[in-house]
Amino acid sequence: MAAFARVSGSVGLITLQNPPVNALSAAVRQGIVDSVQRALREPEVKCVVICGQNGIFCGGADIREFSGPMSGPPLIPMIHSIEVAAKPVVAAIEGSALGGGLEIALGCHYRIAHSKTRLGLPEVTLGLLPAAGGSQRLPRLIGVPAALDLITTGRHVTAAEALQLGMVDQVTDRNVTDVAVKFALSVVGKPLDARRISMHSCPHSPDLDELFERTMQHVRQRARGAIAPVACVQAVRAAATLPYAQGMEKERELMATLFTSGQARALQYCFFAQRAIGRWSMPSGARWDTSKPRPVHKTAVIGLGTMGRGIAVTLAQAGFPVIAVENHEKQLMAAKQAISGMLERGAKRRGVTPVLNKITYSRDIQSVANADLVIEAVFEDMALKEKVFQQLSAICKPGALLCTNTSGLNIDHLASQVRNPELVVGMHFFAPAHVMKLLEVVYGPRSSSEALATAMAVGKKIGKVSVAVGNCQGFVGNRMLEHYVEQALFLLEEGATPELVDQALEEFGFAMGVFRMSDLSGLDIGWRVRKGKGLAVPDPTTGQTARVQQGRRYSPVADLICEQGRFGQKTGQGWYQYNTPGSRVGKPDPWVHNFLKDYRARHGLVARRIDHQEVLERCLYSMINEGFRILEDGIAAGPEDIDVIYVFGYSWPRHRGGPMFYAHMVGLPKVLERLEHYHQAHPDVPSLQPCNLLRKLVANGSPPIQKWKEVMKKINSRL
Ligand SMILES: CCCCCCCC/C=C\C=C\CC(=O)SCCNC(=O)CCNC(=O)[C@H](O)C(C)(C)COP(=O)(O)OP(=O)(O)OC[C@H]1O[C@@H](n2cnc3c(N)ncnc32)[C@H](O)[C@@H]1OP(=O)(O)O
Repeated sequence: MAAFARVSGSVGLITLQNPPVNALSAAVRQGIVDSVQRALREPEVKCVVICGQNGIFCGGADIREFSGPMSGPPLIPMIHSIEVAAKPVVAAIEGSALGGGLEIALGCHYRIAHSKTRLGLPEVTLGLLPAAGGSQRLPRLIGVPAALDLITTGRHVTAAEALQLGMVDQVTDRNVTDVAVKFALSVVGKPLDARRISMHSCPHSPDLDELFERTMQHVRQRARGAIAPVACVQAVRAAATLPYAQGMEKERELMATLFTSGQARALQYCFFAQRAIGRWSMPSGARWDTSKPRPVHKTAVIGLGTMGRGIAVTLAQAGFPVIAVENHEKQLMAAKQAISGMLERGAKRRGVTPVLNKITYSRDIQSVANADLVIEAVFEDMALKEKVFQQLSAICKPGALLCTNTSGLNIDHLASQVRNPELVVGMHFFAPAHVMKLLEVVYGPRSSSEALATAMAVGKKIGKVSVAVGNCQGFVGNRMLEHYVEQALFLLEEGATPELVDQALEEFGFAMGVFRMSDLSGLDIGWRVRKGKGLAVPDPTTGQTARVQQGRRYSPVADLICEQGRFGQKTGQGWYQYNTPGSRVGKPDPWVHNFLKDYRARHGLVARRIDHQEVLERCLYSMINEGFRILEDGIAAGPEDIDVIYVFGYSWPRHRGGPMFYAHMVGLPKVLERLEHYHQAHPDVPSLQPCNLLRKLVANGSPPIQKWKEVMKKINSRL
């Protein structure tokens, strides 16, 4: 709702009240409409101030309302009524003014912001555009280039930047409502027309056409198929070229298309999924709200290879003192230099002082004795990690949390090496660790809820999107990825080329297809893992790696490529060819095409035509099927956890919501039917066999994704 009060004799104060962010629910909108009418009606009221309760102006429209039938007064006429009011209306902005919240402020005649406020039109991140006049008012207020930037990216600006751009009239460090009340009284009786943004004409510049062309090109390149950024450019173009009323009509048309699109649903699902993962639970019943994290003051990182360096930087940037340990002198020196460079560059980008003194370097593992949390980041080798954990167990103070940065090794086995296995968790960072947002926090059967709570709290403090997952080979992300990569290799055997597979995946929205991505990260990494698993070993009789391993179809194509020393970008050759080692631009490689031709001939395989649809179905559905198995096994608590992992760690296109949301959008019966079809065609590929949970969800009427957990609980309790 919105409360009305008369203050300082003649100021009508309207306070938005809808915790936690004063979102514009139907009740809040009704409250505003009623309060504005009252303020205009009461002769004692000479001016109006709009503010929000609890230190936040407004987080925008109530996103939860978008999935149901809309009720209550619409925003556009409500904002219009503020703008045409005959009494001055001042927005007193603190905390955040986002989306519809900022659109209300733009309808006011004056805007005063607290210095700590952030303002923005983030609708594009929800698959929408600022459709309560925001796309038409903002360019009129701050000019087309700045409005295009803000509306197409959705970025939030500080109060200082807002003042510089002309979005707000004043910034204060004092109580913003008090300042706004005083200000409102000072403008009573002054003419208001010039303050009504919809009456301004859009600032004109001769190179507008070129600006729109350039922005549209840039936006399309970055959007990976997302439609909202394109619509945002079209809406701003309407503001720049049409009278306000016609611009509003265009804004409405564009919004109507976006509002009902699958992309908007996917992006709004992601918004809530990202918040839902913070409410973790363990199979033991322990939960985020009943488990207390331990205090963490001092941290340590063991092993300063690429991952260790990135982790140390992340911890230091978040304010943690870090003891960085590396026992090889040369490696330690190199790491020190690299870390300092990373901290300096990061600080320059953020306009702050580099925190070089947060990190203490040492060659002696004994120096971590006082740390509250230690992250082991040595080479991905179980024997080596075991040794480090045994040492840590002897050295660390009682109660210290021992974490391993591993992409898939058994957490429980490492826990068995220490005195307090309940204090061991996995922290799976993604490379580069100081850049990538995702952190899989892995609990084993013996990890305590306190240990998990502590790792999750540290993850949050260092700015990572942290997802709690159970212990299994590959955890969630890599376990699913294995099936995606496997299908891509099978498709090569059956007639596809790396570029055909990549093109299908990139058109779907991945930043890079599977082969381009493995060229970037290095083919040798996967090769080493496969060798470790006893795959990729030649048959002693034929000398060749067999196409059946451990009782199932196996493709040795990637191993054979590695045998040629083709490790991707770093060697200048992989699935693609590069002009020089280290170059990033790959071209289709005739050598690879001939190699595949020979390979097929050697194994009696007849190449067939493979289309993009098959690439997507085989690669994505097999991975989704594994996602259902992960849910069945209780490794992830819900589909949101899997989707957040894929969006933040594996460049899954956000506007498609994540693999499990995608399955929900495609329809579970269709996913099941296609998996059955492909499994029939490839009975030696177990990952194509539909898993029980998928079958059961379909048998239960394919409920929407928000209901899967309920159905899963029901199914489990019946077992
Ligand atoms: C056919 C044509 C039909 C056309 C109809 C058109 C009608 C629509 C017209 C206009 C539309 C306007 C568009 C909008 O305004 S869209 C919303 C834009 N706003 C945002 O994107 C802001 C989203 N929120 C945030 O960025 C943050 O929450 C922030 C406000 C910065 C606060 O951050 P923080 O303090 O970190 O808190 P949390 O993010 O954890 O949020 C706390 C809980 O509040 C929930 N929340 C936040 N914002 C909203 C919202 N706008 N609506 C509903 N709920 C919201 C959030 O989910 C948290 O709750 P929970 O943990 O339970 O998920």
